[in-house]
Amino acid sequence: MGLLLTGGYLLDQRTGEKVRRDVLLEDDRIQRIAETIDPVGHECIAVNGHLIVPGFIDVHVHLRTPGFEYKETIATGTKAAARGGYSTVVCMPNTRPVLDSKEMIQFVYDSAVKEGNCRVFAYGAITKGELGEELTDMHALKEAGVVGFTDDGVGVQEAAVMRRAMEQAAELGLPIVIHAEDESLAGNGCMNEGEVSRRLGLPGIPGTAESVHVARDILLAKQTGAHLHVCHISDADAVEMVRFAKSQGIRVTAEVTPHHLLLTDEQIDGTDANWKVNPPLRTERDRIACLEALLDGTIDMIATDHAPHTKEEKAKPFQTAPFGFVGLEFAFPLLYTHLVETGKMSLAQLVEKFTTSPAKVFGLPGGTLAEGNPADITILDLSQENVIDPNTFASKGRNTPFKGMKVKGWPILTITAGTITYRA
Ligand SMILES: NC(=O)N[C@@H](CC(=O)O)C(=O)O
Ligand SMILES: [Zn+2]
Ligand SMILES: [Zn+2]
Repeated sequence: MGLLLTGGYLLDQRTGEKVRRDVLLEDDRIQRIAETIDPVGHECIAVNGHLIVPGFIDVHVHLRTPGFEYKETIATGTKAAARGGYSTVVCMPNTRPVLDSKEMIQFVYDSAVKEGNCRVFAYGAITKGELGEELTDMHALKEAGVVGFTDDGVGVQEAAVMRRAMEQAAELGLPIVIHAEDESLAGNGCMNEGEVSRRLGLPGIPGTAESVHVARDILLAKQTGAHLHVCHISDADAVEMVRFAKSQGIRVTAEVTPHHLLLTDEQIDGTDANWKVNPPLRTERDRIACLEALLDGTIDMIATDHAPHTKEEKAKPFQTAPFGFVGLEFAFPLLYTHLVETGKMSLAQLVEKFTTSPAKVFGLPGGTLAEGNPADITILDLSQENVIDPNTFASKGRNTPFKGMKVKGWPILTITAGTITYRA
């Protein structure tokens, strides 16, 4: 007996057209895709004309375990992921202790088996304790199953440390994933440096704090042959450098967040830390550069950088509150509404940035619907319109500037490895 999804539509990979298909899942695989499949002997789910897409993949999520379970746990973070249509997340190592050893990675993977509600992969840290000095045992981390290396939360300040990390990563065949931030330029800034920060009298983080590191690491990737992946890109010059690097055949990929695609520093009034994130919301010019780069393929994928913090932490003054937004539970409808419904990009293109592209870049399971592939599936109701309401979140975090926004195109069913993980 399999699980049969009847009466739904798939997106044709080539034309982007919606085509009527039944999809049969058996165990953890897609068994068959056809115009009609005989339901006899199967458990049926009537999809009622909704859209069947591959389960979403988010390569940038903070699950906060271990050490910050008051912000998020693997149980709550992966439940939030399933509600957002995600089958797979990759979690960040800026926990306490940092995920910088085989044992810590094993701890996260064991916890995910016990309490997880989607597939969980982890990055290992580049440096011990994310202190930027001593490299981790990257070979051991690979054996433990990491999908790449990052010190996300902080930039690796020393170029020579990054060079040695890239040499190792190139040898191991895994990507170096950068939080591009030069601390000597970022200083104690709390928002983008520019007209708005000056008007509000708040210390700024210049775009160069990001672009200088992106430039440096592109050159080091060229030198070492490592695969460089740029996290949460937000600056127009950084984007331009990724475009240049790709044109030179340097192995660089990049992700962008929903907030850097939709928001700017002009919307910040300096009173609400739910608008504080790193990298900071930048100018309209930067936002447009990110959007254009997403459309032309310079930016490969969308990642939420889901970064939960408590209400108390985010109630602090703008200068002292922690950086970060949650994003897992509404990323797709948010972007569907603002990018697809407005005609800026096609539905097929948006889905690709949530599925096929991250799977391909990081070698993750899922990402495409084909017979024999993993049964990781999301069903979308493109006409369903809801308000983004933090009170309904499964995440412990409620920190989002998108609160109260009405958006369309919500996930109504998520299946991971053949198991239903969310049903509206
Ligand atoms: N993005 C953020 O503003 N915060 C992240 C760290 C990070 O992604 O750099 C966090 O861990 O809270
Ligand atoms: Zn970061
Ligand atoms: Zn992050």
